[in-house]
Amino acid sequence: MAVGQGVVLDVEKLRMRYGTTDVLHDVTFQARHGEVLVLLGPNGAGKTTTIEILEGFRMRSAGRVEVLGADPAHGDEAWRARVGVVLQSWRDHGKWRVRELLDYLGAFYAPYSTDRIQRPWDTDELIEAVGLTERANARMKDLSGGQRRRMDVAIGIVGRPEVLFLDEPTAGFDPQARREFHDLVHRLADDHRTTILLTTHDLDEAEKLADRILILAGGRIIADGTADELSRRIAGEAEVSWTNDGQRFVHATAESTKFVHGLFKQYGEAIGDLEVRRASLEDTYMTLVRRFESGQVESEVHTLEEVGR
Ligand SMILES: Nc1ncnc2c1ncn2[C@@H]1O[C@H](COP(=O)(O)OP(=O)(O)OP(=O)(O)O)[C@@H](O)[C@H]1O
Repeated sequence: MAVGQGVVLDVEKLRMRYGTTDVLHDVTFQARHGEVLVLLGPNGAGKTTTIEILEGFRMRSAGRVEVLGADPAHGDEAWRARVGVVLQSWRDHGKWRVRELLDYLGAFYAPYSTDRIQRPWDTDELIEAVGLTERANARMKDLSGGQRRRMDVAIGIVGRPEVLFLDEPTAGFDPQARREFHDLVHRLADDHRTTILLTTHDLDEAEKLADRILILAGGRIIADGTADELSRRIAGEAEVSWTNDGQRFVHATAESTKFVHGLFKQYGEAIGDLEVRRASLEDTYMTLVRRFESGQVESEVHTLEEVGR
């Protein structure tokens, strides 16, 4: 990707040190307009640290970081108005009612409206978008945990941000809330061209949402690519299973189409219950993290974009 072509997040050799411990080592990645990046990694890998540096909440030790063309460490009010943040921990506004709080917070964004982006988001439309219409007049302290989390998302997007950071946004969501949130993320990215960086421990969610997945382990990016690219690179083999005259067979092959063709040629209609299973994102993730933890991955750290060229 050539720098400057719609690049919204540009991170190069980012390092972070707490005391004498390095927790981020040369983290490098970019994201374009409308791209959804999912940051995965074990507990303590450095995801929150990375996201907080990009949000401008934490000062990095070294490296270059640009968000919407500015260094987050020196972002002014106008820059902040274009950035949305959904934090991992919830800030208390117990006595406020849902609609009231969003009206209040939204008003801060009005001066930053442009011809292209009307700020803030219409409060009732926003409340509907996050599925809180029936709770619009409820006080924050009376919301359930999942409803508060929906409210966190609403607060994060009330200013119609061009870039949105979400740290574990769906923790505590029920399956319906999760699905609605996924629809919202797709809408923000597709209709509003919002660039989104989110962290999650839910690999299904990562697969559903991500245009690109970054895997962080021990403060290093150990993989960067689409879910498909990751799975093809890590596990070239697919598992083919079938029955023949009631007996079950399983075979691992790098050329599943050819193998299945041969199977039918040889056995025809005796073949039943055919399944071809590629490595899931979970298989891929576990393989990569284990390889990293056993020290095998150091020399492999490069982006899949580079591999594909
Ligand atoms: N303020 C701090 N001072 C010292 N060390 C810190 C501080 N904040 C985080 N760390 C350490 O930095 C490392 C990365 O933490 P971080 O919270 O970024 O990880 P994470 O990937 O977000 O983890 P999780 O999945 O558990 O949320 C951890 O080893 C953590 O203990």
